Amino acid sequence: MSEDEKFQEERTKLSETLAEIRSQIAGIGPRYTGKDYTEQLLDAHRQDRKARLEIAQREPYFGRLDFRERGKRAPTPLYIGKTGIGEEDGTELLVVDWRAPVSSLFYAFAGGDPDVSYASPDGEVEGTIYLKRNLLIRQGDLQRVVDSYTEGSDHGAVTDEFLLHKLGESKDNKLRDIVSTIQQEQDAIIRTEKNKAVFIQGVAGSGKTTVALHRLAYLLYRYQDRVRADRMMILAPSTMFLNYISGVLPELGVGDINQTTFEDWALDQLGGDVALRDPAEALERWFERPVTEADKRGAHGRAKGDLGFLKEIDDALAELAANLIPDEPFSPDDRLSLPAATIRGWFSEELADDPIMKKRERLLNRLKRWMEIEIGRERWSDRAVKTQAAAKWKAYANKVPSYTAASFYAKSFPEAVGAISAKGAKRKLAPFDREDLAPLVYIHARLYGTNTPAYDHIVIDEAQDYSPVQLAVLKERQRIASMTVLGDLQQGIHDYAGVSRWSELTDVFPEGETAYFELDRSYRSTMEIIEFANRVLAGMSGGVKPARPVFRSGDAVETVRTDEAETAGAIAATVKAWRERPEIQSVAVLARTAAACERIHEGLRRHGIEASLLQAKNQQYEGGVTVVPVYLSKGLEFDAVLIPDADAEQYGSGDAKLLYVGCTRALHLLKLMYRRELTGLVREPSAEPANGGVSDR
Ligand SMILES: Nc1ncnc2c1ncn2[C@@H]1O[C@H](COP(=O)(O)OP(=O)(O)OP(=O)(O)O)[C@@H](O)[C@H]1O
Repeated sequence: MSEDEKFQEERTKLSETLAEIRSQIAGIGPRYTGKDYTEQLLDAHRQDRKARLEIAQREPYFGRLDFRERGKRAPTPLYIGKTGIGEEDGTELLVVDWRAPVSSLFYAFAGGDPDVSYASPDGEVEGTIYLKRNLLIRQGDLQRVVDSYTEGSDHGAVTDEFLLHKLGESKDNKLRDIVSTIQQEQDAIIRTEKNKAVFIQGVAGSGKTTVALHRLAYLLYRYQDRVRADRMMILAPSTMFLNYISGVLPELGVGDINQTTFEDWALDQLGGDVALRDPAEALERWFERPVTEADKRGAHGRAKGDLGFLKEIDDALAELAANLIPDEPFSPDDRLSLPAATIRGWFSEELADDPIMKKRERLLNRLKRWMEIEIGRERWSDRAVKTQAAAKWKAYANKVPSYTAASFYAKSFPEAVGAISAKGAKRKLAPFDREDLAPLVYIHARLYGTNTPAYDHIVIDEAQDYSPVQLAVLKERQRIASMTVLGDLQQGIHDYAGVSRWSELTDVFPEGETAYFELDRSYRSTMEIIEFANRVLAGMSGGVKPARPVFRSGDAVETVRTDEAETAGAIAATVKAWRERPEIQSVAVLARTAAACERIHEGLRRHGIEASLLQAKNQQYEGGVTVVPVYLSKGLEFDAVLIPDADAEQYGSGDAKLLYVGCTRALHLLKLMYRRELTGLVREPSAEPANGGVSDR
C-alpha cells in the first residue's frame, strides 16, 4: 500500500469514527436538573461520558495495532486512544482504551518476533502482530501516519521517528500527557500491580512525574471497583509544580485527586495547631551560601527524619500514657472517693485502643458520670454538694495534662524545637520547621487519631527530599501500601533532610511490599545537553548513573565568558536571540541566588524584555521568559536555559547536583556564562574529580 493510500485509508476511518463520536455526544442531551437521586447519578455518568467523548473528538486515537488472536482467522485493527469508545449499539469497539490489557502490546512491541502475548483478566492471550502504526491527529485532523512495524519487515527505528517528532516540539508552561509515545520501560511501571510501593529512581527528564500521573489513570481504570480518585493523593514539592502538572490528569480523563504539598497536607492534619516558619526563609538560608559537607551532616532535619526518632517519640508517648493519671484518688465529696488504681484501670484497659487525648476525654466524662450517679444514689441533692463536686472534678481534670501535638513535642523534645520563647507567664511556641511536621503529624495521630479516610494510592514526587519519618507517617494512612515514590538521588539538593540511598525509604516497608525501577533514558533534552550534564555529575563519588539520551541532536552547549560590565547586556542579548527562534517558547535564566535573580530580572527589564521573576515567596510559573533561582527550578523544563553565573566561586565542588538540576531543565538550548573562571564541575572529563557523592540504591 502506498503512503497516499495509507493516509486515505486512515482519513476515511477517522471521519467514520468522528461521525460516531458526534452522534453519541448529541445523543447525551442537556444536564438533568431535577431532584430524583437515581436520575442525578445516571446523569453524572452520562455527563462524565460526554466530557470524555469531547476530549476524544479532538484526538480519538493515536495508534493502530493489527493483532490476530491465536485461533482467529484474520487480524483485527485495534485503534488505541485516551478513552475507550464503543458503538452506540454495543456491537463493536471503535477505540480501545490505552489502559486496556491488549494496549500493552502497542507499548511493549518494538519490533522483533511478532508472536506475542498479553495478560488479560482471563489469562494469557497469544497472537501475532501484523501492523503497528502511529497516527498524529490534531483537532480532529489527521496529520501524520507513521508505521513502526509492518508484517514481514522490521524497522524498529521508525518508532523513534515518531517519538523524536514529539520530543522536538516546544514546551509552554504545562507538562503534557505522553499516551501516544509511552516507552516500554515506562509502561512496565505504569502497569505495576496496585498493592506495592513502587520506587522509581530516574535520571532527570526520564519521565518520572509523567509516568506517575499516567499510573494514577491506569489504577483508576484497572481497579475501578477498588480505588477512588478522591482517595488518591499527589504530593509535589510546591504549588508552582502542582500548577505545572495540572493539565495532565484532566487530559487523561481523571479528576478529583487531592494534589498538595507535604507541608500543606501536614498542616491540614494538624488542624491549625501549628505555625510553620516561612519556608522561603529556610530555602534561602540553605541555598544562598556555599554549603559544606559538615553542614549537610549536622543539619537538624536529618535527625528528625530518622526512624530512630519515631522510637523516641513512641517512648515519650508511652511515658505520657503511663503517667497521665495522677497518683491520687478522685474525691468529689468527703464521703466519696475513687482510688487511683481503679481510675488507672479504666484508663489503660477499658479504653486501650483509643488515641491518648480521646481516652483522657472519655475517662474524665466517665468520672463525671460516676460522680453524678453516686451523688444521685445517695440523694445528696443539696446544691452545694453538687457545686463542690463539679469544682473538684475540674480540679482533678486539671491534674490530668492535656497536650496538643505541638505542646507535647515542645515539652518532650525541647532541643529539637529549638527556640521556645517565653512570653510573660505564657510560653509561646516558636514557629516550627518543615522537618518538624512529620513528627508532629505522627504525634497528633496518637493523641487525637485521624479523621481522613485511608488513601487508596499516594504519589510522592521528588521523594529523594523526603525523610523515612515522612514516608512512615504517610504509610500509616493506608490500609495496604500502594504508592508511587519517585525521584533522583542525583538531584537531591535538599541534603539537610533527604535521603542518600533509596533503601532508607524502602526499609519503611516490609519486604515484598516494594518494587524498584530505574529509568536511565532521558527524553527531555538533546544529546548535547545530556552529555554536558552527565559531565557535571561524572566527578561525584558513588554510584552515579549517567543519563542515556534519545538520539535527538541539537545545538552545542555554549560556555561563554563575559565581562562584569557587559553581563546584563549579554544575558539580554541571548534571551532576545532565543526568543526570535520560532521553536523556542519558554526561556529560563537560572541564577544561583534569589538576589542575583532580582538583579537579572531588573537588567532584562532595562533592556526591554518582559520576564517573570520566580521566588520562594512568589511561585507562579507562567511560561515565556522566567528568571528563577536554580534551586526552585527543579521539576520544571524550558525550551532554552541560560545559567548566567557558572563561575567557580558560585558552583564549588559541593554544588554538582545543583548545577546538574539547572542544566537538565533545558530541552533544546543550554548556555553557561561566567566572569572569571568557569566552574570546575563542567571542565572536560579528564579534569580532576569533584566531591559530593551520590550513593546508589
Ligand atoms: N515516552 C515519552 N514520550 C514523549 N515525551 C516524554 C516521554 N517520557 C518523557 N517525556 C517528556 O520528557 C520530559 C520530562 O518528563 P518528566 O518531567 O516527567 O521527567 P522527570 O523524570 O520527572 O524529570 P525531572 O527529574 O527532571 O523532574 C517531559 O517533557 C515529558 O513530556
